[in-house]
Amino acid sequence: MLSLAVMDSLRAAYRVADVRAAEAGLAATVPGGTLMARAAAGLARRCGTLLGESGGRYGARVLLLVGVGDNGGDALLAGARLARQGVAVGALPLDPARTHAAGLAALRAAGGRVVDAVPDRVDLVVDGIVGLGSAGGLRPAAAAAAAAARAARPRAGTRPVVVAADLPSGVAPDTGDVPGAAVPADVTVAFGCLKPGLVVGAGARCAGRVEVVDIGLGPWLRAGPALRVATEADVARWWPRPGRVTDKYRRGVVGLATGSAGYPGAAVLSAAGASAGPAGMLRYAGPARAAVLAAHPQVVATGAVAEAGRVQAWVCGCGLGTDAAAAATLRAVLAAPVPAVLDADALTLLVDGGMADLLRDRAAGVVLTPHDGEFRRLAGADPGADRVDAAQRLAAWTRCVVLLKGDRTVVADPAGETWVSPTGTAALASAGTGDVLAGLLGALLAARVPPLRAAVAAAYLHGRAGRAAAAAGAVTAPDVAAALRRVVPRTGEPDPVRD
Ligand SMILES: NC(=O)C1=CN([C@@H]2O[C@H](COP(=O)(O)OP(=O)(O)OC[C@H]3O[C@@H](n4cnc5c(N)ncnc54)[C@H](O)[C@@H]3O)[C@@H](O)[C@H]2O)[C@@H](O)CC1
Repeated sequence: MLSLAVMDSLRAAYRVADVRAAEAGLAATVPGGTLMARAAAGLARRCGTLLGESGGRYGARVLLLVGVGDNGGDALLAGARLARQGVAVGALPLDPARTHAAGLAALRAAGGRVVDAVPDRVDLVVDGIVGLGSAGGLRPAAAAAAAAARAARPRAGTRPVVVAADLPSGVAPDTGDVPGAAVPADVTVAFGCLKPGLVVGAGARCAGRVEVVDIGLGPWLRAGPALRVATEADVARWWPRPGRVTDKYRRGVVGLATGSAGYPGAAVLSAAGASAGPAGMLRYAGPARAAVLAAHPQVVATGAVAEAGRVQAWVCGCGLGTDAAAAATLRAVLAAPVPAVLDADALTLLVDGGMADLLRDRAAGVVLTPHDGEFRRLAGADPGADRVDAAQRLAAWTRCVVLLKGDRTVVADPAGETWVSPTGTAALASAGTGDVLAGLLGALLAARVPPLRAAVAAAYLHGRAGRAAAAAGAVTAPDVAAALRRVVPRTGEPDPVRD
């Protein structure tokens, strides 16, 4: 069984400085070269299985793109292992005079060759150009070699499979920023632990499928992770389970202060999202009453927040508008002593109506759900290249949980604990899907899930629902809401005999 420290390092991402400190600590306790040997063994193993799936190892042709540091050394040592298994391995050093000497010697001793140009036929490319040492976009010569390698002819398929060692080259390890050219990988074999650049921003798109090779780093990762990656198991663990004796109030009542005469659909969609959650009852307060009741007859509807009765969490902002009535609605929600989700127009109103300061003194939790434009309005600047840092700074300033939307949604709390949802999909980039997310999040808050967990779980399940809906064709927001009901954790009935 894996130790907790190891398991944590496999689903949490650590910054370069912390990884290097851990590597130094571990390296001092093992014979020289051990860490690279472990990394190379894991990399070679994965390349071997990929070749096995596309015609076998024997006679397969592998090209190593080799930079000047230890990342290139990993590629060479992995290449040596593959060469001993009958794979034809060629290494293309980008700067031959500065190539990892021990790696090169190992490759040659195993029968691998050094080449000075990309061969015509390549089945698998190992990207060992640059890893943790990355600074800036890929240098032109490296970018040209990577592009030529991707254009080589494989024995199967249309292009070679690309496997990145530790990180796809050109991705900033700490942020996922891709400031210039980068190598898009099919698989990234990360050594020791994840790095933020593999799971957020454009870097996550470059990394393809990410797999962590355990090189023994776990116990040496002493600093807290930069962020954690949400898993199905986290969401299932956090999802509320009704006890044997419960009622709709105990399960939670969610209030929806959403929609307007102009945008009744937003209210309907927030109700659809909330209906998929664990709350026992939905109340609606606003001018889209008729539309909400027509679609969701179980909702108890009133005209205003003050008339709504008992509510355990509010969702405010989707399609609300930004007029005086909308501002009054937001004020009423902020005055209520229960958790709240502030989305869309509520975020605009916070800034334009000068209400942002109210957040800082509010005792009950608030989750803000900005996309980049809303983030800019709230924070005064774009999230920029470091989305984790951006979400953390806004969370600290507002003292709220911030759910920064993106194809890898980042969630941060005011204390700096940060998560990323790996389930995002372009299918969710369609009108109204955010209303569904806000409703689900409100239902989790009403069911007393703490705000950070509620936001992470909602983002995770929303992505899963988007993917499930996309599998059936073009995706609309109602499709996402319908799919949500199928992907939320099953709570099941307590066993009538044993419980
Ligand atoms: N330190 C350790 O204990 C371990 C390190 N390992 C490997 O070592 C790597 C880190 O090695 P290094 O610190 O030597 O650094 P890298 O090999 O990542 O980078 C080396 C050099 O690449 C050049 N470079 C930087 N940015 C570039 C760009 N955008 N385009 C082209 N070239 C660029 C720079 O000259 C830089 O010094 C890890 O990513 C991992 O692959 C693993 O073997 C595990 C153990």
